[in-house]
Formats: sequence, structure tokens, C-alpha cells
Amino acid sequence: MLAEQSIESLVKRPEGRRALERVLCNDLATRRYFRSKGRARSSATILDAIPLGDPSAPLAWLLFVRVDFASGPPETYVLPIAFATGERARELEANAAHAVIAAVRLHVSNGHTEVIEGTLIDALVDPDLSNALLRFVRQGAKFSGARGELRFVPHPFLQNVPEEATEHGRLLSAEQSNSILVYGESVMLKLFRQVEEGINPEFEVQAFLDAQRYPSVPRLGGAIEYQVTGRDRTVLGMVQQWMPSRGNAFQLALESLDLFFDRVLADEAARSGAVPPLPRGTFTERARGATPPLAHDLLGAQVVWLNKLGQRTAELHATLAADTTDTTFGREPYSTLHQQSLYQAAHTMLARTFDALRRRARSLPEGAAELAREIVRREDEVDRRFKAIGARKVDATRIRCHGDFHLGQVLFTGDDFVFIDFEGEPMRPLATRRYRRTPLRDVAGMIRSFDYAAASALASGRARPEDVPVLEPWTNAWVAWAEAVYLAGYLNAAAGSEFLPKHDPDTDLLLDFYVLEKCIYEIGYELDNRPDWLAIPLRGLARMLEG
Ligand SMILES: Nc1ncnc2c1ncn2[C@@H]1O[C@H](COP(=O)(O)OP(=O)(O)O)[C@@H](O)[C@H]1O
Ligand SMILES: O=P(O)(O)O[C@H]1O[C@H](CO)[C@@H](O[C@H]2O[C@H](CO)[C@@H](O)[C@H](O)[C@H]2O)[C@H](O)[C@H]1O
Repeated sequence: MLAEQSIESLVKRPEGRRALERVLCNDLATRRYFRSKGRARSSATILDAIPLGDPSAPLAWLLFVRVDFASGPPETYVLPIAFATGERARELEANAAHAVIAAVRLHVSNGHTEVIEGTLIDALVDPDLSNALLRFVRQGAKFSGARGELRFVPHPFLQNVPEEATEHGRLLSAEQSNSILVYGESVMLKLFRQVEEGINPEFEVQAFLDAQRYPSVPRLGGAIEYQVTGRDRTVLGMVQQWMPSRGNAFQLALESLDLFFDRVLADEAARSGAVPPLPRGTFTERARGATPPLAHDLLGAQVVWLNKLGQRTAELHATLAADTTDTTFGREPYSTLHQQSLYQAAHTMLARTFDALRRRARSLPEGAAELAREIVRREDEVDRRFKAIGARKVDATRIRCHGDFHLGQVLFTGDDFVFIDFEGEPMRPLATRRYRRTPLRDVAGMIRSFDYAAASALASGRARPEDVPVLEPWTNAWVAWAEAVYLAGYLNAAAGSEFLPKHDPDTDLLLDFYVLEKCIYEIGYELDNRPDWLAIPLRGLARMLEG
């Protein structure tokens, strides 16, 4: 139990602070947003502590905590903390255990010493703080810590949303890379958990698309910035339009797959062992060929939405590729040097990921352990596939992209799609997430996502175990046709655009490289964050190596 005189002395007095730092060093590593779960931590240091609200009685403290590791660069996280006592503390311990950080005993002296026991919590679950945060943005509030200043900056969209419509903030979910507070039905605030000095790609791309009046993203409502004197400003959070939706496209795909499973199981031929032929050829050949009646039967109504998703993806890329005076956007040609560096980066990621698979072989979940053992033997084969990217000059264009494009980043409004989360892949350093790349990298991310949706639908337990062998070949066909229809929608809408390679073999080469690269990234991501999902990219990789 932590013991101090007040929360202020806990975060400021050297002894209190050191005890809190020891607690945080362990606590942070258990959070979904903590990036380097596989690295040995050496210590945590509170770099700054900013009182939120009236400095003499703050609602919460915003901590900047640097975590150091046995080797490699440190990481800094943002953590709003508050003290809960009595009924409130007990309620949180029972119903929101994820928000609890530590038990605290305060020895408060007001003439006599009073002992108050309570709980240190992640303050985002406190409705008073969530409501105050949006109020701070509306007011353009500023707060100071020992090192830096916190600034809340409103944008016009928020000024036009009446206060009554945003009265009650609620924390969306604890299981995200970042934390989201939703206010009524119209506004949300996202707090980025990892602080990296430099420009935040999500805010930057969102602001660019907002300025271009691009319709398929939420409007930007404001920002939360932090600045240490003499250093670059860091965006810690942003306010955005909340888009009412029927869920994300991953959920939509799962619903479609459920219906699809019913159709397959109702089919006599399928039940007696008939398997569908898989489409042949390269990515572009499959997409450019006519969609056969079988694919229409398999996909049902999804043909329409997959095609539209492809079209909307191309429109997003066309906006990101637009002529602009902003030198961090716009187009750049491919060069052999760039192609070589793509190979080097993929080679390094492959080696690091496969090393981690080997190191953790004993602790892998049952379904993944055997697959992992087999796949690590094929490292050279994967590496050779990556090497193809440098074998000849590719005639392609690089632009700023979404960066971590998958079905979960697409909201389905009922008849259309909205794109969110332009942060890039959270496992990569900030600077590399801002590079210009071929937009086919986003397309490759989406292609991988069809495989994820199909694999998780099969593993969801909805299908009876004895039906899984019947469903498997049909599910593979669903994935192949979903890919082809999505890509057809993309290629048609992007035809003639400068961001699309002029020649299909170049498109195929880039897609092949990036689908493989995403799959290796996913292995690393699942290993660190969701080992129960690890079998999905491992199987995906095995299939790619067969194909
Ligand atoms: N502007 C928005 N409108 C409606 N829902 C949203 C919006 N932004 C995010 N969400 C919801 O929050 C979830 C997590 O958002 P996301 O930006 O992907 O967070 P993270 O950065 O933590 O990955 C999304 O899957 C979606 O359900
Ligand atoms: O959504 P984030 O920005 O946090 O992205 C990370 O987490 C994703 C999972 O939440 C992960 O996506 C992988 O799982 C998805 C299903 O949950 C699937 O749709 C994606 O295709 C698959 O890559 C993403 O890779 C990671 O960066």
C-alpha cells in the first residue's frame, strides 16, 4: 500500500514519488496500450505531473511516466490519476478493476492527523474528469507542470455542437491502443497513451483530410497539446465527431460470415464434401476477371459493400494524393533506393519477430505452438519473398496513407463507410509511421483483414466442431472472393490515378510484399497483445507460403 500525506505529495515528494514509480513500472506493463510487453523493464520515472482543474484542489493529475528498459530506447506514457475513497472506491474495485492502480493511505494533517484509505485510479473512469476534459477543450484551458504546459485547443466543429448535447462523458472501452471518451451522440475525445515527441500522424492526417473537406472521416473538434519549453509540441489527444454507426466493418463481416456458414451448411453438395474452386492468378488477375456466379452465391449481398469499400478506399487515397503546398503530403516517385530500404526494414522485422516466436515457444497457447515451430523453420523462404521487392525497378508513387488499414478501422453507417484511426501501426516508431508509402499498403492491410474475419468467425464457437471441416474450404473461398471483389472496386475507382502503378505486375509485386509484411507485423502484434489470436496470422503466413 502507498502511504503519503496527499496525492500531491505522492506525485511530488521524492519518497512518495519513488514508491509510486515502482508501482507504475509494474502496472503500466499490464495495460493494452503498453507497447513493449516483451522487453525487460528496469524502472519508471515520473517526468511531469500536471494538476487538472483548480491547482489547489485538482480533479486529477496528468502524469508523464517514462519507462526504461534493460536495453533499447525508453517509452513515455500519459496517465491521468485520481484518488477514490469509500463507496466509490469499493464500486470501482468491484466493477472496474482495470481502472484500479493501487491502494493508498493518506495521513492528512489539519491540526490533527486523519487517516484516509482509498484507491488510486486511472481517472478516465471518473465522470467528473471526463466531463471536465471536454469543457477544458471548449474553454481553451491551460495547465502547467514542472516541465511543460498542457493546452486544450478548440476547433470550429466543437464550437458548433451545443453544450447540452455533450453533457455526459463515458469511457468507451479499456481494451484499446488508446482511450476514448464519448459525449452524448455527437462528440468523442481520444487520449493517446504513448507520448512521442514529434508530429502525431493521426492528428496530422485527420487535420489534412478535414481541411480538404473529405467526407468519409469524422470532423475534427479540437486538440490537447503538451509542450516542454524549447521542445516540439506533442499532441496528447483530439476531439472528433462521433459517428453513429451500426458497428465497424469487422463486425459486419462477421455477421455476413454467419449467414454464409448457414448457406453452406444448408447445401447438400457441400455437406457431402464438395469444395469450391479457388480463383486463380495474381491479385490483379483475380480482381480484373469477371466475378463468377459462384462468388455471387458465396458472398451474397456483400458483393455490393465490398465493392463500395474498395471504391471509398480509392477515394481516400485520391484525397491524400491531392496537390498541396503541405510538403509532408503530396506525391513522390518510387526509387530503387526506397525499394532496397523496404526490403531491409522487412528483413529486420522478420528476424525480430521470429526470434520472439522462438524465445516464447514454451509459453504459446496450444493452438499456436505447433504452427509457430513449423513457421520459424521457414524464415529464409519468407525472406526470399521479401527480397523480390528489390529485384526490379517499380514504377509507383508514394503518398501519405492510412497506415493501419483494416476492417476494424472502418465504421459502417448503415449504407456507407467512414474511416477512423489514422495513427498508423502502433508497434512502429512515430517517425516511420509518417513516411510516404504506396497506398497499396493500405489495400494489403484490408486484404489481410478478410482472412482475420474469416478465421475468427470459424473459431468463434458458433459453428459446431463437426461442421468446421465442411466450412473450412468454403471459408477460404469466401476470403479469396472477398479480396477479389474489394480489389476490383479499388482498381476501378483508382483507374488512371497517379497513385496507382500503371502496370499490373507492379501492383501485384507491391501487394505481395505488403500482404506478407502485414502478416509478419500481425504475428508480432498478437504475440505481445493477444496470444489467443496468434494462430490467425501464423496460419495466414503458412497459406501464403504455399500459394
Ligand atoms: N469518430 C468515431 N465515431 C464513432 N465511433 C468511433 C469513432 N472513433 C472511434 N470509434 C470507436 O472506437 C473504437 C476504437 O477506435 P480507434 O480509433 O480504432 O482506437 P485506437 O486508437 O485505440 O485503436 C472503434 O473501433 C469504434 O468502434
Ligand atoms: O486498431 P489498432 O490501431 O489498435 O491496431 C492494432 O490492433 C488491431 C487489433 O485490434 C490489429 O488488427 C488485427 O486484428 C484485427 C481484428 O481485431 C483485424 O481486422 C486486422 O486485420 C488485424 O491486422 C492491428 O494490426 C494492430 O495494429
